[in-house]
Amino acid sequence: MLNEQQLHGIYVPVITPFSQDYELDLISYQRYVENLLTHDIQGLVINGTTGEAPTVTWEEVVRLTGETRRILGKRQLPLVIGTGTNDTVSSVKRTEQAALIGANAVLVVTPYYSRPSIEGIMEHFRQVSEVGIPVILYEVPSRTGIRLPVDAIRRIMDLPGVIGMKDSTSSTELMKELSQNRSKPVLCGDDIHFQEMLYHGASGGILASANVNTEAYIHMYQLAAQGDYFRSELEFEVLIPCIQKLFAESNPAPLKWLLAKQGLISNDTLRLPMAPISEELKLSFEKVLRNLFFHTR
Ligand SMILES: O=C(O)C1=N[C@H](C(=O)O)C[C@H](O)C1
Repeated sequence: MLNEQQLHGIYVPVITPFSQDYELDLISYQRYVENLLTHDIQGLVINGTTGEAPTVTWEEVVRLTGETRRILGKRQLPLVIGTGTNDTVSSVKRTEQAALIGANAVLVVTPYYSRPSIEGIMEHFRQVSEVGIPVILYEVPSRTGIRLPVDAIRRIMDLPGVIGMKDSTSSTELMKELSQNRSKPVLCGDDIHFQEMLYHGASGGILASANVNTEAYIHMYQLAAQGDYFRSELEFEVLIPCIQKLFAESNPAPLKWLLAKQGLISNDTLRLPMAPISEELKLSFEKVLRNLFFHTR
């Protein structure tokens, strides 16, 4: 099981490759994950936003997890599985099953869409955290439509089964406040602000953009962890144009296109309503790519 001390460094949220007829493409998945494993990443996240959680069935998550464990073999790399939904009963059930299929922790998003009260949200996290597998709170107001008050974040983080948080609020104030008060570790989930969040106390990141230029992310993180924020920032600046393109249209559409272009997955199919990126973005990507060095095999 994952503990607080292991919640640092670069966690990579994996995509879910599909064949052109929208089935799981496990051949591409193996090639893609094996490439990621050539880097010294801290862990993998399955069934996040990047993994297209809204359109991937739980049975497919189980298959992807089994496949990931098979590819990892004896390698002990933390596996985090997204189990949060906007239904407490299903989130608890998925969390129980994630523990059984070998997850080291689960990522649980703030329950979206139904706009529950803070007490309802607290109870949601209390029930999920009592399953017995470490929980990482995932706060992403731009996607959930809810912004948790700091107070509620603290109460959730204080639950014994919660080991930390993935923060995609873009708020340096929140990051400062949580880290200054010695809260549990906070991983940044807001790629463009990653370096700034490290400076303000983030312990690492869960970053879709670290699927490309993975080595560069690991290095700039290590510099920050050693206190060399100046060099870390210089190295991060090189990554910014690519991050901007990766989020110019909804993640993971640009990322899938890029991974397909690199030959790591066979195509950039997404399940509707997600659709491939525009021709305009493809063209503008080309310019950025010329300046980037891809650390892939
Ligand atoms: O899947 C994830 O984990 C991430 N999702 C975020 C999003 O698409 O909103 C971005 C972040 O890089 C990681």
